[in-house]
Amino acid sequence: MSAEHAIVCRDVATRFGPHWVHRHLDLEVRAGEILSIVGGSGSGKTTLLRAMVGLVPHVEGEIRILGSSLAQLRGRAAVALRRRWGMLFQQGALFSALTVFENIAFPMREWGGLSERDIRELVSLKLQMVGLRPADAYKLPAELSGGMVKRAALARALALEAEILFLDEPTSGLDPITAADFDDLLRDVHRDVGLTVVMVSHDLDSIAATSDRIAVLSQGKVLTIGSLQEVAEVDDPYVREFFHGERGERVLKALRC
Ligand SMILES: Nc1ncnc2c1ncn2[C@@H]1O[C@H](COP(=O)(O)OP(=O)(O)OP(=O)(O)O)[C@@H](O)[C@H]1O
Repeated sequence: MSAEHAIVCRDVATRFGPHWVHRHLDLEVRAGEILSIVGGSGSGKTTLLRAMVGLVPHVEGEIRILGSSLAQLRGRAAVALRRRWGMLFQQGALFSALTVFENIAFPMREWGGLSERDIRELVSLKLQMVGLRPADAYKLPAELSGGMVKRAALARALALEAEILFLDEPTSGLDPITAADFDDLLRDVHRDVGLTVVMVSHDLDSIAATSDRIAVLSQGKVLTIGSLQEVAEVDDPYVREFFHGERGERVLKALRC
């Protein structure tokens, strides 16, 4: 493990009952990069993201985050490490009965140690950071547009001064313009806060607009990792379909210009 790497997965295996999802998976996420994970449906992208945050156990190998081995952390050390990342789940996953304010304040209250005044100030700062208006704080998730839900979920994921942000399909369900706005926001937040971002996505426009590198999952392992142009050159059926369909060729052509 080097300081250059925010996350290191070595020889990792995960499974659900008899079904192995990953076997002998190696992956290094560089500190400060935006890494996108792509792969066919069921290739284990979401499971890998969940394994990286300890929501799915890895049954073999080691996952190190910010220098600590996930499996060996206990008690306060585990709690302290968990404060150093945030996760945006698919569909935003806001608490539907809570206002935007209470959703963003939730992790702050959960971890404790902050006064109500601190929480109010922090929530207001996070709202501003993700481009939501103060008045939006009092809305319920059902009163928000799809793009606003994602922004509120991003604000919640950033609530604890996260150093790593895990995003699962952040632009799914958004129209192309709203998705492009979210990409811009992600790039701004990444630049301003200096975050490491690990993102699962099927959205090639979004991947091209935001990612430093792309890891392709196949058969339980990382098939290849590199820049979009590098990865697109790999001879593999999924890579051909994903990167060299009509949309992929348009994105690659735009990158070449
Ligand atoms: N909680 C679970 N219990 C049992 N099997 C699961 C569970 N979660 C995922 N799986 C299985 O693990 C495999 C990988 O699933 P995962 O959701 O990680 O794939 P994915 O690459 O993210 O797929 P998609 O692109 O369709 O979202 C699939 O075969 C899936 O059915």
